[in-house]
Amino acid sequence: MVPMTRVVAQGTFDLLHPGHVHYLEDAATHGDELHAIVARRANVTHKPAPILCAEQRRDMVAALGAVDEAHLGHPEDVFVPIERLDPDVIVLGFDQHHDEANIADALAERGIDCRVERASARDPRYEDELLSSGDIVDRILKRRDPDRGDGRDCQNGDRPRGERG
Ligand SMILES: Cc1cc2nc3c(=O)[nH]c(=O)nc-3n(C[C@H](O)[C@H](O)[C@H](O)COP(=O)(O)O)c2cc1C
Ligand SMILES: Nc1ncnc2c1ncn2[C@@H]1O[C@H](COP(=O)(O)OP(=O)(O)OP(=O)(O)O)[C@@H](O)[C@H]1O
Repeated sequence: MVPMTRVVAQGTFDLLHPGHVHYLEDAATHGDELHAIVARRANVTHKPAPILCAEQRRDMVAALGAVDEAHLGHPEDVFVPIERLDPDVIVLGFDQHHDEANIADALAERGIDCRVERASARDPRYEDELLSSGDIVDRILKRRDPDRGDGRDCQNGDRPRGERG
């Protein structure tokens, strides 16, 4: 009986987009079972806090076909879920701000035998595609609050609120 290879992927996953789907589908190819860890708002300090609560972000990630199980991250110690899940592979996102060697060292210190790999990037396929949660928020602000910008996104003919085609 060949043992199952357990994979872990992680992220904020605020407003989901095709880049997240690509990342998780890529991560799933690294083994047999994909577990996704969803970051707690308090641990997202390298960019603006997510809009959605962790439970909602976890539920959306759990609904993706590539994901076998999604987990709320630990509030204080990011290695608590790792020690519980005991993965064979941790797959970092293509631009995730973690250093593979640092994570590998931290795993070794904890006696966790787990490879650290990195997923590929998904490039935009459509002229108007947004592959960033932050960019999606920015577009919402611009469209909903025209004073923040021209309120018009002529790339795909969208009209500012209030105008009907
Ligand atoms: C191996 C690993 C485990 C993590 N575990 C947690 C955790 O338990 N709780 C948490 O809030 N964040 C955890 N994180 C951090 C976030 O998932 C994520 O890396 C951080 O928010 C940056 O991701 P992003 O900018 O790609 O969204 C972990 C990160 C890694 C690499
Ligand atoms: N276009 C993409 N291609 C591949 N992976 C992606 C893409 N966009 C995001 N990811 C990956 O998804 C994971 C979670 O990303 P995160 O939740 O930070 O979303 P994000 O859209 O990158 O956020 P933001 O752009 O607002 O910082 C990260 O590991 C990231 O590398």
